[in-house]
Amino acid sequence: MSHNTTSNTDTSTESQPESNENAKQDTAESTYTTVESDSLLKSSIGTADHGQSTNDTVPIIETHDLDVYYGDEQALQSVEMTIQEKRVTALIGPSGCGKSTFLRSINRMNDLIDLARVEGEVEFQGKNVYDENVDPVALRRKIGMVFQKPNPFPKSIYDNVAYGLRVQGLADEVDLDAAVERALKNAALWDEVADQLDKSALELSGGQQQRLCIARAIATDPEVLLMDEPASALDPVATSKIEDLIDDLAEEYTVVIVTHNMQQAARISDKTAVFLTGGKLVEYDDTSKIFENPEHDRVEDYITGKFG
Ligand SMILES: Nc1ncnc2c1ncn2[C@@H]1O[C@H](COP(=O)(O)OP(=O)(O)OP(=O)(O)O)[C@@H](O)[C@H]1O
Repeated sequence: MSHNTTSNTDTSTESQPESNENAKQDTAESTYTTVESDSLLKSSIGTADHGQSTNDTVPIIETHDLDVYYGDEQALQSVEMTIQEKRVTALIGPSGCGKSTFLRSINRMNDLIDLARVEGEVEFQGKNVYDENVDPVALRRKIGMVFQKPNPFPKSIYDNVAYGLRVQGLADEVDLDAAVERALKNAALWDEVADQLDKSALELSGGQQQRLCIARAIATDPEVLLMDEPASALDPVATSKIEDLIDDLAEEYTVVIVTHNMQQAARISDKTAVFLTGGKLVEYDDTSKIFENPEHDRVEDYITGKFG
């Protein structure tokens, strides 16, 4: 994919190993029924070239009438959105329009915010993630998350990547070594750290730490990667590496990225969703359409920098 852009969430909950929750993994895996191909709607939507033809896109996430409230304040209003598998979907819009809230509602990170209340549905592979029998911790293994500020654990590079695998029960050293190497290669970090896997992750540069967090997220083989402004704390060179990496990751994963940087959205995404004030999804289309010929005047005004 090659088009031609970049806030923050509370990362504190993410920086802690989730040992008690991770113990539920086995049970949780079974909460996901095997996805029957029939249950996935075929769609002709699509423009991009992330390894599929334009007519061969498959929905992986669908939201229906999604409302999110923080106390009395409504942050998302009736969002209907279908996210295609193995595509990069960018979420853009002015500060406070609900982009991060939307992202967090996909893998139930909003559950960790006391004030947050979610109504409506988020279907992942045809199953509502808010159903009672869905284990949110297992869900977050299938739908991993990367934050604005890199948040490696204060452990070695190797142990950061191996963490989730060990929690899942992988103990064999040869298998672990192979899985760590594969994740670091897929995160475009292996060449830089292969001979220093025992070094503390905190000694890496910011850009390397972010790629390590991506390696940690993909080590457990998720389906979807949610990224909340993953490059906004990085310098241009590190940003460019992350953008190239996102492009590669979309061959294998579905990527949903929040960015304030419209050039970045235009460069890396296949689809773009524009949220505007009040938590409304105003326009959602192929990225080229959004940036070249949007339907709504307000979207055009936002894209051209008239507000936001
Ligand atoms: N933890 C929270 N508690 C209370 N209100 C919140 C919380 N998180 C977000 N909000 C409110 O919900 C609305 C949407 O916020 P959100 O962070 O999702 O927007 P955003 O588009 O991602 O903004 P930004 O681009 O500035 O990060 C805002 O009015 C915000 O103040």
